Amino acid sequence: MNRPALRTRAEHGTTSGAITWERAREAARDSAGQPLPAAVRALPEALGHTLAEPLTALTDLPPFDTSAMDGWAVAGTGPWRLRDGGVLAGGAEAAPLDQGTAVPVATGARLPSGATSVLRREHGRATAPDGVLYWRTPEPAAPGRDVRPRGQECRRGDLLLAAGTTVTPAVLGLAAAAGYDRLTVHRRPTVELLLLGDELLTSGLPRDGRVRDALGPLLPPLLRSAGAEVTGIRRVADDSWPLGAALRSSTADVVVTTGSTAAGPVDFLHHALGGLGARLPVDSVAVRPGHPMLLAELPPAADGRARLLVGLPGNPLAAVAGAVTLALPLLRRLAGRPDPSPRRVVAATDLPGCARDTRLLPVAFTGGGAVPLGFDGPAMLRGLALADALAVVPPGGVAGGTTVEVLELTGH
Ligand SMILES: Nc1nc2c(c(=O)[nH]1)N[C@H]1C(S)=C(S)[C@@H](COP(=O)(O)OP(=O)(O)OC[C@H]3O[C@@H](n4cnc5c(N)ncnc54)[C@H](O)[C@@H]3O)O[C@H]1N2
Ligand code: MOO
Repeated sequence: MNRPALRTRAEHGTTSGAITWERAREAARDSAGQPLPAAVRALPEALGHTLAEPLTALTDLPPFDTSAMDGWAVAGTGPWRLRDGGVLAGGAEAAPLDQGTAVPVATGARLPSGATSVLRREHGRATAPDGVLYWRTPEPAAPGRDVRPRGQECRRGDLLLAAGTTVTPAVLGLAAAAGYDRLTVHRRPTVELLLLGDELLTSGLPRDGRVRDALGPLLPPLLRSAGAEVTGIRRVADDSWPLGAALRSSTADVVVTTGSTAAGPVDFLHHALGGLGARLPVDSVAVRPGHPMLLAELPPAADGRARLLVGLPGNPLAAVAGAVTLALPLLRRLAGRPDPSPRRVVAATDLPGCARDTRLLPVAFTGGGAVPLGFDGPAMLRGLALADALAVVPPGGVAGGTTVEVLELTGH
């Protein structure tokens, strides 16, 4: 095995100094540049993408005056003479309703013109021989009652959703209701995950000095929550050659590596990036945990596409810190999504900080505000698994009763 001696970052020729946490996030967005180009996708394939164009209604919704209940469409105040037949949802347009008459209708049926309201089935009583409909409730049939008027939800041309909206199941349903068969969405950034560390096991109990890989299960859903399509997970041996070969051969828009960011005897990432001639806009960040995270611009793909690399530290909580600092802002920008609006909450107690670095601290939201959860060492996930968010604790800490920015993590 080609093991380099323990080296410092300066010896790899990549020293640029730790930059602030805020600047690191901006650098990640800047490296992403513009969102990836737009493409047209059939509705089912658009899920998880981001709208590249505003979604405007192609029709009024509802598209016609509609009965909101099963019962009778009535014209006037009643009692009403019952007309033969009935109006079902999806049926042909019924003949106009004369004043003083009624016709049975189903929920969702298009109302005949002349109908002034709908009388629910449980509020009316139809007498068989004379065909007269009476109301059983004290209230008269107020005009418009239990009618969904045409255009109640939107008019054709109304803006329903802005560009940049994530296509969720509800967005697919709304788009279909509003007349869409296809959506124009940004291409999703593809991500290949390279897991480094010969000590990592993929099943069973830790044994023989080896530990379970926590990041293979954790990272893909977290990265997808920012719009990424995770196209592959590769386990790469702790050696310079396999890592360099994996970086050269990956066709993903963004390569995310875990481990090998620091200065240990098998920390080959800087070495491999140096061999590729990669530029490092971020090479360590003044944040704990996650300090040695990095961002690199890889040589372009064969088709000319830009390729980026986010190097996450191997310690699991440090890797999550690296993901929220560099990977998620970068992926959101490529996917065409705005960053979530900054959220601040009151700290229920003092939140201890570092002297000079930002600290990302797992917290739970309680009635009194954010409380730290403990078990927040760089190698631990126990606090994070209970957390509602990571608090962004500025250098020096946050006093109880004052506010702190929080980053909420989602994943699917
Ligand atoms: N002499 C120094 N040592 C270290 C420094 C330093 O500045 N000088 N930085 C420390 C900090 S801070 C961090 S964070 C870690 C970063 O380490 P690496 O990114 O090089 O990661 P590894 O050495 O490969 O692994 C560290 C640790 O994490 C475990 N690991 C790795 N991958 C996984 C995974 N997928 N699932 C679970 N656990 C994982 C690995 O077994 C190690 O225990 O370096 C400090 N050291
Ligand atoms: O800052 Mo490291 O990232 O201590 O875990």
